[in-house]
Amino acid sequence: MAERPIGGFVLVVGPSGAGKDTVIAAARARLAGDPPFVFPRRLVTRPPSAHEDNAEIAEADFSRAAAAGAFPLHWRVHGLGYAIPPEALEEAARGRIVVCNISRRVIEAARRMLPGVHVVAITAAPETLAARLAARDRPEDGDLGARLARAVPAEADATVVNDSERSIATANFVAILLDRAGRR
Ligand SMILES: Nc1ncnc2c1ncn2[C@@H]1O[C@H](COP(=O)(O)OP(=O)(O)OP(=O)(O)O)[C@@H](O)[C@H]1O
Ligand SMILES: O=P(O)(O)OC[C@H]1O[C@H](OP(=O)(O)O)[C@H](O)[C@@H]1O
Repeated sequence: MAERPIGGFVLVVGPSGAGKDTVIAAARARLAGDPPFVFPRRLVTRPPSAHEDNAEIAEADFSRAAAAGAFPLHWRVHGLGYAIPPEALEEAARGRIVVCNISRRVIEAARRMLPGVHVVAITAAPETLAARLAARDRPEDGDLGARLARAVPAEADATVVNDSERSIATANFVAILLDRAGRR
């Protein structure tokens, strides 16, 4: 009998500036064209930018869809709405590994509502976070002090320390993804 594919979600969490988007983007480039892995565009109530190629959703549409239970997972933080798109759930059901960045506040909900959840925390020292956010200089970030002050407990299944070269954190994260796909 053929083995069932092991689909599920690898959800990336961590404080602002830890490098979640950076590590996900590098892994995506590394795994381009590798069939088990999907990197969905999140739905966010802000336009896409050089930092994230998200799909933009209007605030009213976000509220309506959230109330109707149309998102596999959604959350609000920094005055914005974020959601995992419905197609991501279909991809996981087809046996693919869906890789996405979420809020630390919805880890428990994700474990309840999504199949095959594996949470990966990206970390860096507090002074590194502060230096990175200052250098990133993203206008929509608002008050950097408030971003840095968001200390949210995060129960993760694995941790990737992103305190040195990006390539090291990327290699560690890619190893986790390959492992989830049964490729190690
Ligand atoms: N290993 C690294 N060395 C140097 N700079 C890094 C490293 N990793 C990420 N950065 C830089 O730090 C900044 C923050 O990274 P990134 O935007 O990926 O963080 P994030 O965790 O997604 O933050 P947020 O939650 O605010 O979106 C970016 O400008 C990025 O280029
Ligand atoms: O873990 P906490 O701090 O709750 O939230 C993390 C959320 O904030 C960040 O937003 P942005 O992409 O910087 O706007 C992440 O993408 C994630 O959605």
